[in-house]
Amino acid sequence: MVDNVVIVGGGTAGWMTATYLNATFGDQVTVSLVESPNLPTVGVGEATFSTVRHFFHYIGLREHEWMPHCSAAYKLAIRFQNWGGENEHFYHPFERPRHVDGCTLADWWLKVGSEAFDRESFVLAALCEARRSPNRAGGALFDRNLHDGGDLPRREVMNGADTQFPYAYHFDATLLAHFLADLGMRRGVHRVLDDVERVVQDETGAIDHLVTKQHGDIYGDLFIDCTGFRGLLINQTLGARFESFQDVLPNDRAVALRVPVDGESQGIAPYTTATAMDAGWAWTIPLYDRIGTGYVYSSEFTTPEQAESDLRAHVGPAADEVEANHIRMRVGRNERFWMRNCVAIGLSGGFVEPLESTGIFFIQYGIEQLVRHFPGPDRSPALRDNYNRLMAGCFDGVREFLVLHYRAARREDTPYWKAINELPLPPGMADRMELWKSRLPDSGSVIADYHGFEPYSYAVMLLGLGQRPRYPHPALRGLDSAAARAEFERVRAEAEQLVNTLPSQYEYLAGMR
Ligand SMILES: Cc1cc2nc3c(=O)[nH]c(=O)nc-3n(C[C@H](O)[C@H](O)[C@H](O)COP(=O)(O)OP(=O)(O)OC[C@H]3O[C@@H](n4cnc5c(N)ncnc54)[C@H](O)[C@@H]3O)c2cc1C
Ligand SMILES: N[C@H](Cc1c[nH]c2cc(Cl)ccc12)C(=O)O
Repeated sequence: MVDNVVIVGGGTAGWMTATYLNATFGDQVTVSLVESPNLPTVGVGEATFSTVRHFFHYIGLREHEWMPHCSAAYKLAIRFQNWGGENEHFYHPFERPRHVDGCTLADWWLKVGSEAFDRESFVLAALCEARRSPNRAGGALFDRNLHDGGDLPRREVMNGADTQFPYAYHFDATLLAHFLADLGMRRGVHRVLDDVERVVQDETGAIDHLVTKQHGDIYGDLFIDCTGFRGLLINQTLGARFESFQDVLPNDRAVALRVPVDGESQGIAPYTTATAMDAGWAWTIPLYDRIGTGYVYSSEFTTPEQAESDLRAHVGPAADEVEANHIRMRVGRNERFWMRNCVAIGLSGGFVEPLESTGIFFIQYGIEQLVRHFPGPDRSPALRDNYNRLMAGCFDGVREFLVLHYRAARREDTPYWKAINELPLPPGMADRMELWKSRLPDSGSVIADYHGFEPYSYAVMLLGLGQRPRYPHPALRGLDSAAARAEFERVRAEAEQLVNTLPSQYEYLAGMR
């Protein structure tokens, strides 16, 4: 049996893993975490999926208990700025399209749509534009048909959930890791502040123990590599092969800034913004008392100095006194995430650029699947092999979805954007893109492996970037459009009513403190 889990790494991955395993096994399994006082965490990672709420519920945390400690705010969508053309934008919201006569409003929009697809089909687009909170004063969610955050079963996991919750979070990743560390240690996680200097393998090649600088040897039954891009255990020690995605996703660098803002006077936008730039794109993530912003770019098409200068110009004078954090990104995934008695979770397992805020989603999925595949007395390799299959499929599915953002954008105004359109496509994607020229993506035409995104997200990106199928779905020919027009009108009326009755995001968050 596994009675003693040792985690190396004290970033978001390490402490999410420690608190989740502690919540799962209590005192049945000893959870220790070794983190270096000298090696920094990556220091970014501030926007999430909506499904991260299952993580917080699982470890028994409600919003008001953690959000004020992490400068957290709400995220209703990602706003894609200048991807389809200068000064154009659209939202990728946490909102499934409605259905009329068995067809989605995305299909109906192709036949009777008169405005931008996102504004006409989703109430969240209007809430974003008006910087509204998704919760009313007192915490009631704007859509009473969805979980209010209090009644999710503690053991709910993300890919078992059938609900599309309407918001996610923005938070300071460093503050969250510190908050989870305090929580974990109070609940019995054993934290060792030290550097792992050597990893000792036994005669079978499995990890026998860790040699630390000041705390001697640390033994365990299962080792979790949360050492970030270094991959100290999984890559450096066990030699896992790393499969780069850079042939299809060329961005390999980032430069980040933390810019103080006054939420009261400027308002807090409830969305992440991804702005297309000459050699990549820039993120803007509004927190309660600052914004996190950064430029993700390809080092083949610009330099760190130019990227920093372009980012500062993009942000404006508020960035003048702020120090830049330059980051090298290892883009891709391990061929195997779990080898022998070691599982890699977080950047050590794999990473893609944060265009759809997938880093913490990968961590959570990796942890949940580790619990589902947790070794038993037989230490069956079948559990490890199935874990690796699921994790590989998840990363490969996200890879395709991100490639679609670039290929559908069809920008050609800089050498970078011209080159993007000449890159190869991931296996099978060309056929799927051909299909989407005739029919919007559905569950039968997107990658089947669970990767966090539903077909509607693909439709949002294609239609937002102007890539409409050649014709509306033929099945609509025999249907009266009146009901669909009425539903579009209901969306408009509900959005207007919500904008007029919901508090601003700043107002709601300030009231939480
Ligand atoms: C530019 C950028 C933007 C991102 N934006 C987002 C986003 O918006 N949303 C999102 O979900 N994700 C995002 N991510 C991903 C996110 O940052 C990571 O998933 C998250 O921070 C987890 O990092 P980690 O814990 O795996 O690694 P790290 O944060 O790098 O932590 C590694 C830990 O290992 C420790 N360590 C290393 N070696 C040793 C050793 N020998 N001994 C002891 N300890 C050791 C370090 O001290 C550190 O504590 C982004 C990533 C990048 C690069
Ligand atoms: N699992 C879904 C993934 C998802 C749905 N809509 C969005 C929008 C953005 Cl900006 C990121 C992820 C998703 C969820 O987490 O809601």
